[in-house]
Amino acid sequence: MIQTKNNQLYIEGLSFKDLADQYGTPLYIYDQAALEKRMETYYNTFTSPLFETKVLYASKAFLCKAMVKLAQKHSLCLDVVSGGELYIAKQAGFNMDRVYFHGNNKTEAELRQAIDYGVHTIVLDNLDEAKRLVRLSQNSTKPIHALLRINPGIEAHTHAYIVTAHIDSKFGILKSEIDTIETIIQTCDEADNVIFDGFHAHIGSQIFDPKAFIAEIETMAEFIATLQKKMERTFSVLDLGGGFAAYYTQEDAPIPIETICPLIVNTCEAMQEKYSLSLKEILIEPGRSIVAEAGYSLYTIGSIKKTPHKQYAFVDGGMSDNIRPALYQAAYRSDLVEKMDQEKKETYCIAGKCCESGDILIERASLPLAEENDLLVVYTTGAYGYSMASNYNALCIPAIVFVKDGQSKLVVRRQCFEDLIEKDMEDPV
Ligand SMILES: Cc1ncc(COP(=O)(O)O)c(C=O)c1O
Ligand SMILES: N[C@@H](CCCC[NH3+])C(=O)O
Repeated sequence: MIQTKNNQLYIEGLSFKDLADQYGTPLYIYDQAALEKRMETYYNTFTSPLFETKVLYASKAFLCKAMVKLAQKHSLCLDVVSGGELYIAKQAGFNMDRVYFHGNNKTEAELRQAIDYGVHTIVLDNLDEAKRLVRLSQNSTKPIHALLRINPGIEAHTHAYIVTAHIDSKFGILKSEIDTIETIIQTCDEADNVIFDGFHAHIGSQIFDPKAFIAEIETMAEFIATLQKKMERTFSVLDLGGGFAAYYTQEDAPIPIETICPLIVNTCEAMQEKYSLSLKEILIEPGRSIVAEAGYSLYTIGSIKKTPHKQYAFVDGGMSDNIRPALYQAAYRSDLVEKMDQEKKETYCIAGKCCESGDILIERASLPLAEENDLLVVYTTGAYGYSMASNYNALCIPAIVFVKDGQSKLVVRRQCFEDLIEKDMEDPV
């Protein structure tokens, strides 16, 4: 929880200033209590008398061993999309029987790794992949479950780069491609070691409108009913993906978890009846909405510089620790953590230190008069910040600190210069 006292900003009883002194900046800070509360709320509100329910944390939003352990503690399942994510989950001791492996182009090595680790489900994207899985599963000692990602063709209103269900999306198979879909299902059904359970869809990210999710469920239910009849076969699992929005700025009104979960469940129950479906299990995959608001980025301001039309405040990080403003024009709020009671009468363009004009974190931030060495917090950076961080300009990726009940824990150390050359091998001269 965030609090202001005597001009200073606190998180879980610790001042941001003390955290900066102890761990340095730039720094990713997570409110562990907030993370846990949101996981708990998903787990407790996504329940149904008719279906088994599972909440899969979409680990691409923010992944490190500490986060995996929290997901496990709160009985969530895990959505991974690469061998690397899968490896981190395994190293953190996550129960592999609760892992779902997504991705539009899982390599042979990744599928082998998933089979070796004993993951629960592979979410298939296409026919080539289905054949690859069937071939590789032949040597497996236990059967592996499969879902097929369907593109339901729902256009959710979000940034073009993060919609995933437009007609030419690279993800999944368009629901009208019935022949291919049937071939994929038959390919799995004929295999000894693959159990085809049902379907997955995901319509995009940072979605505010509950109607988009209702449309997704209705479309998927109608699709499943058609296929059920055509193939004379039932399907037991429907995975509806993630995409639930987070609060970044005053413009945003995300749907509360307590509202969206029952709405999804009720719509699924109604569709089961309407179309005489045989679903036994429904799944959702929230990523951003679990972690975004629990995360904060803390920077030190270096220089302030005026240009003819702007006033810049330069920070010691930038697009290397948060690519979202540059990539999606994402907007953020900020504060000077030691000037919380001062009037915000200045406007600054918050720019990072990368060698790119587009390295702007906030185009117009209203702040009190800023000076060298002031600490700046950017709110809601918990999703797709660390997970999309890079070493551009050989900047070191910041440390991650979890805070709870007045205690802080360093869960990921700051990269150091030695890390930057660790992989370098042979000398060419
Ligand atoms: C298949 C799948 N599931 C879940 C997610 C998580 O999305 P979000 O972080 O918006 O909840 C994504 C990312 O958009 C995704 O592609
Ligand atoms: N990386 C995106 C979301 C993509 C979600 C994955 N399909 C973001 O930062 O908003």
